[in-house]
Amino acid sequence: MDDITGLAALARRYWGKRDTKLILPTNSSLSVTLDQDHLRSTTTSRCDPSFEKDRLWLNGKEEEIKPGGRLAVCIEELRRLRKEVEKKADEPKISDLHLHICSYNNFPTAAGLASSASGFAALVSSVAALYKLPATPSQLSLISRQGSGSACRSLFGGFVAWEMGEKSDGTDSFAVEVAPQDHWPEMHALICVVSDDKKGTSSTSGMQRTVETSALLQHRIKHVVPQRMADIKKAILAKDFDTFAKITMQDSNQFHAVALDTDPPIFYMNDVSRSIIALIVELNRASVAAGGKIKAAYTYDAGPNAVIYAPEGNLKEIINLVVTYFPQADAFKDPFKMFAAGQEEPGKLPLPAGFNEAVAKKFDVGSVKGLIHTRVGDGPRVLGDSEALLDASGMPKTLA
Ligand SMILES: Nc1ncnc2c1ncn2[C@@H]1O[C@H](COP(=O)(O)OP(=O)(O)OP(=O)(O)O)[C@@H](O)[C@H]1O
Ligand SMILES: C[C@@](O)(CCOP(=O)(O)OP(=O)(O)O)CC(=O)O
Repeated sequence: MDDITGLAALARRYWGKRDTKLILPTNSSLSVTLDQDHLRSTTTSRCDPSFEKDRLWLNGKEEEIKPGGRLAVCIEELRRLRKEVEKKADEPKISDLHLHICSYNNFPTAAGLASSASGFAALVSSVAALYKLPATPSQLSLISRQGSGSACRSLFGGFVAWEMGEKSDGTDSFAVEVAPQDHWPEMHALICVVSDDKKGTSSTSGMQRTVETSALLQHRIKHVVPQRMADIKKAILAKDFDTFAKITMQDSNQFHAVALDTDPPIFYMNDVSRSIIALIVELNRASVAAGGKIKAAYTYDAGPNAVIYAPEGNLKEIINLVVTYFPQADAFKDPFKMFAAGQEEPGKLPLPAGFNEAVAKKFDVGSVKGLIHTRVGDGPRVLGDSEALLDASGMPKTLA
């Protein structure tokens, strides 16, 4: 038995497949894996002769494993690799046994916060560890890719590229590390949870509609992404936040433009999302006008929730700014102790010099439901037995 914590990653734009079965993308993409101390999928997998079929429990509820579906494909691939291990070494024949898998996400599922990325990466890592597969994260990413495209990048910590590949069998479409977590640990992120509802248009169906109907997507694939991929990798290696931020914001804008260019159009951002953009744009403008640098970058996945990237030193100012415009019902959990306890309160400190307060209106409490301060994180972790989610009989502990 093995227990693994997976992770959440937020990404630089994979949107479109050239093969929907194998999950092969129309363009390469890049993501930053976020810290599991704050956002994670925890998965336990186990196999036993007493199990009658493969079963999965997600957030306490049993999910159907559809034959030939994405999850079944991932399990099948992992079994195939285990069989190879069993053929070569004197290892117990556990590949014939059924699996029980139990997973929890500590953040909203299917709400545009990359739960499928974190979840499938954790699942593949967990079963691979149970099966003692001698596979590299890149090799495992070939499998998690078939669970959910974005999941291939989440097998690594740090800064990760998914190279789209060219082959029709998908064997060259996998993730590679661009830089590990400790290359740029000062890269922090503030997640603004605008909505934790299940989103209206899933990424899977939304991106296919875009592929079928958007002319702008074709321009993006051919003429925009290749240069941006090269530039953002260079920026990460040079720890050049200015360039990283510009590309991140441009790419988020273009992703939402291709969503809008889809027929019928897809809107993932709302008024709150757009006001957060206005705040970050103004923060950067005021800083550059005063001879400073870009302070923060916003990015939005397939939903209204913002992720604001910034060097750690800028986070206090950014949190204060966001809370000023989006007052919070609950006190800000301050995991990095940015604010002096009992003396400073987010939303009550002065705004940066030169900041034009009229760029956005001040919203009511609850417009941004919550704020999560996190940072670049590591890859999958193996946890101890005490954190196992399945009991001795292989049933979820909370349901037993
Ligand atoms: N921990 C998990 N273990 C296994 N599968 C998971 C897990 N978490 C999520 N999933 C799968 O991913 C699905 C949600 O994926 P979906 O793409 O709709 O949303 P999302 O990943 O949160 O959003 P996005 O990818 O657009 O940011 C779930 O319905 C489930 O099938
Ligand atoms: C907006 C995105 O988060 C899209 C994620 O799409 P999914 O990986 O969820 O889609 P499927 O491959 O169909 O499962 C951008 C990204 O992760 O790069």
